[in-house]
Amino acid sequence: MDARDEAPGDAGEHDDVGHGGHGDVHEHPAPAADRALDGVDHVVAVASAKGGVGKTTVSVALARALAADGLDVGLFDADVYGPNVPELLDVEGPVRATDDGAAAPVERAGIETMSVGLLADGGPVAWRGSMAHEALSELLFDTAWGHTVDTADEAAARDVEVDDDEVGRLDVLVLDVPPGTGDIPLTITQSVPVDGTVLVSTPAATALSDTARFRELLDENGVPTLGVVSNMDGFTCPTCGDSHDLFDGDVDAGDTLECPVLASLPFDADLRDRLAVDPAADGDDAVPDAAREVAAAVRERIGLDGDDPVPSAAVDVRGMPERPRREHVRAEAADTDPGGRLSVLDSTPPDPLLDVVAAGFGCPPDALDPRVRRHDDGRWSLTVERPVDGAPTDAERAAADAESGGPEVTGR
Ligand SMILES: Nc1ncnc2c1ncn2[C@@H]1O[C@H](COP(=O)(O)OP(=O)(O)OP(=O)(O)O)[C@@H](O)[C@H]1O
Repeated sequence: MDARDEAPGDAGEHDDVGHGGHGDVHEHPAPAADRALDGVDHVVAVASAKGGVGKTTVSVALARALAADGLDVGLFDADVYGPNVPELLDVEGPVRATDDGAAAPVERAGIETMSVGLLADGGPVAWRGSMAHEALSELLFDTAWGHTVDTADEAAARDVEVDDDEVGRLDVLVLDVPPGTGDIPLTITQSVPVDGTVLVSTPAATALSDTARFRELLDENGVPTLGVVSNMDGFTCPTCGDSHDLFDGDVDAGDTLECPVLASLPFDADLRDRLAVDPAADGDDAVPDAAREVAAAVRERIGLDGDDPVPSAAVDVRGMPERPRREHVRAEAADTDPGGRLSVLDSTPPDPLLDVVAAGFGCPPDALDPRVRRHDDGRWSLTVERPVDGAPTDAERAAADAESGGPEVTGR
């Protein structure tokens, strides 16, 4: 059976032969991401715990939104079992070689792309397990990112000389990772220095709980999660205009996954057609607003929005055990003056600490406007302003207690 004949959603079956479940992942300590990707400044992985939830759609939408922002963008289709990116970007092989013999990415709509689909000529892909991973890694690392080679027609269309190869750098490379929670998606995200992962899930309870397990695996393996895109999140009937939930159960993706919801994308039957690149009109009108929101959040979180130094007074909790770090952050938050700012420095995305900061401020988390940044050296910071009308600081409370002769006893 060709791997593509397997049932959608049974993504775990795409794992290495004989390594189907979560537990096996830990028996294969993946290689550290110690190999830089030439020509690429930042790498963002788009991953899902299940197949068919819209990962490729989100990858293409994100790449198009980033390109529409004027960035140099690449999109690597690592989905060996369903390489759909070429179809959406309307590109096809053959892949040309640069003068150095590396594979030149194919460019369309300002996005440089490489995909097994460009090599496999639409035929079935029957790689399994480690074979697929090795071939994909080789393709990813052997692609001359930032270096496009035009045919005569393409050169004419772009008004450049045919032998005038363009060599540059990518600001960001989006990785469309194969679905599932097994070895391949994990090792793909580990074998390159990924700045962060965008998770894609439907708001269905089962999809979210699978995604939560996948997020844990990413955490355990040091792959940062930037947030989640909640896809097919509601449907508005074009006839009556009523909104409907498509899935049972009203589950909050952010709560379940303990990460920010970067955007919600409703079910939209025309989305694929709108996103697919029309060679006759390569404008960026097709980019949905939700994709622009995801792009803005990604840019901010991976530090693409310019020079952003670590706040000098940041509370450094790197390396602290979980409980003391939470107590420390809570105490610092309680000590922050209303209107004042608290910054926390961590080695992983510090989003889970927002609840702790809110508890210290004495306000609900959604009253806060957190700013999360990944700095160039890989550190993360969370900066939050304490609302002026929040609870009193510990110091104010102590002063008030002293004035009134001690804390009020509340009779319990
Ligand atoms: N928000 C949406 N509204 C309507 N259709 C959507 C939406 N998101 C994705 N789809 C459709 O769902 C199908 C699966 O989407 P997509 O290929 O992006 O999923 P995937 O997770 O990448 O799948 P695979 O596991 O095969 O890689 C496609 O036909 C796509 O057009």
